[in-house]
Formats: sequence, structure tokens, C-alpha cells
Amino acid sequence: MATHADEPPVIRVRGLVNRFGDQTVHEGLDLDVRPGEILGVVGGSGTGKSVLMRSIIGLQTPAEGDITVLGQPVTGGETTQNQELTRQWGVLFQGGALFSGLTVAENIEVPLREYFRLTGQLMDEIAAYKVAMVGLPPEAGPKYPSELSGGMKKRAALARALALDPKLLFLDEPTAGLDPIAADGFDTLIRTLAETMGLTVFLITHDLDTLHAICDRVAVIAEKRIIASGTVAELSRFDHPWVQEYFSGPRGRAAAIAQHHAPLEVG
Ligand SMILES: Nc1ncnc2c1ncn2[C@@H]1O[C@H](COP(=O)(O)OP(=O)(O)OP(=O)(O)O)[C@@H](O)[C@H]1O
Repeated sequence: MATHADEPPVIRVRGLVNRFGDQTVHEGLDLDVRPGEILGVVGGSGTGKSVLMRSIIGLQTPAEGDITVLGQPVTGGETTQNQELTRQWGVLFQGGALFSGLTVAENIEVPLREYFRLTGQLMDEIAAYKVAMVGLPPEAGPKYPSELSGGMKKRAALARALALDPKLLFLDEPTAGLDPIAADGFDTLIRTLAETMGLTVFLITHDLDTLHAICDRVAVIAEKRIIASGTVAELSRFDHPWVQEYFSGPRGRAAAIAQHHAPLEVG
């Protein structure tokens, strides 16, 4: 992917501190996300990946620190009032919750209604276009989430996240719960959409295959901050116990091997 390392970062986090009671989740966390890159964010369970994402999109007010997105400061609750900024990003939350009482098309129309006054026909056309964009058949539009497979639900949630043609996409563990084939398909979709739409992607994942397949860079959270960021190859040489275990343990090695071998031809 064409990243633009010399341009100002799309997301800039400096000195982030987040606390819940006497638990400190982040202490002086810094992070840059560059224009056009897919940045994977990894770290052990409970290290604060989701809290970091929530801080960046203004759903969590940090105790300290500065965050800018697309050059604009993000200030907790006030950010959600700044529609000019919030319409620039799409979010796929963990679990990808769709509104169960709405069809796929109606789910996609929710953000359209929130930000624009459009005719019903135009909204239906946009929803149909987004359904196609994420690789769902047209028949998926009038279906309810309960009628879809796990992989189709994820695609529908992605279509809703892309409803406003955002510049920036936040994904929290998008392939969790998918079988390996569906997960591979979803990875490919994200990469293709990011390239065609020129998206910058902030992607939280535990999935090593995803990191290898689609991430330009990876940032590791440990010890309450980003301890390292770089390509997967750079990180696998980084001398830290968690990073070594993660990238060079059996699963990390298997994912690396899978990326460097062409699939077997069968039949
Ligand atoms: N609203 C909240 N109130 C109190 N504690 C919270 C809140 N949100 C998160 N935490 C705590 O902050 C820590 C980090 O949570 P977070 O969900 O960001 O972890 P994570 O790295 O995304 O974990 P996982 O990989 O398991 O999803 C956890 O200990 C969690 O219990």
C-alpha cells in the first residue's frame, strides 16, 4: 500500500494517560498513524487496545494527553458533537453489533440519516451500493442480522461503517469468531477496500494471519504504552519477552510460514 510517511500523521497521540479508579491503563502512550497505512495494534488481553481506540474516537475522556485526528484535536465527549470530524471515520466495534430490529439496508442507512437529509430512494441506492461493495449479494439488503452467517454479519457491519465514505476506518478484532476461510476473505476485503478508497486503517487484532496479510505496520501495547512499532519483520527481531513470544512462538512462526508459501494446488 502507498503510505505517506513524510506527511503529517492522520492520528497523533501524545502522552496519553487513562485511569479507571486506581487502575492505570495507559501512562504516557504515544502513537502515530500515517496516511494510507493499515496499522495493526496488538497487545495482551486487557492492555488497553480498545480503550486506546475509544480515546481516539472521543468515547473515552483521557486523564491526560493530546490526541489529534486529521489535524483536529479530540476532546472526549465534545468530539461526538463535532459532526464534521466524526463523519470522517467509520467504526467496526468488537462483535460488530448491528441493530437486530433493522434489516441490513436499514442498518447501513442509520449513519446516512444521522448526517444527511436524503430521499428514501437515494438512501436505498447507497445502501445497495455498500452491500455490493463488501461482497454481499443483493438479497442480503432486506434480511435481518439473525438471518445472516457470522461472516455476512461482519460484512454488513463493515458496510455500515463505510456508509459515509470515511477517510479513516477503526476495526476492533474484525476477524474474531470467523472460521479461517471467512477470516482470510475478510482480510482481503479490508485490504482491497483500503486501497480502492484510500483509507487509513486502525486495526486491533489478535490474528497473526491478519497482521502478516494486510498490515503495513504493527504497534505493540505493553507496560501501559506503545513499546514498539514497525513492520512484522522488524518486530519479530525486537527484543522484548511478549513480542518474542507473540511473533516467534509456534503460532507466529506458522503465520509467517503461511505467508511465504503458495497454497497447495489440489485436484
Ligand atoms: N469503562 C471502564 N471502566 C472500568 N474499567 C475499564 C473500562 N473500560 C476498560 N476498562 C479496563 O481497562 C483495561 C483495558 O481494557 P481494554 O478493553 O482496552 O483491553 P484490550 O486490550 O482491548 O483487551 P482484549 O484484548 O481482551 O479485548 C481492562 O483492565 C479493563 O477492565
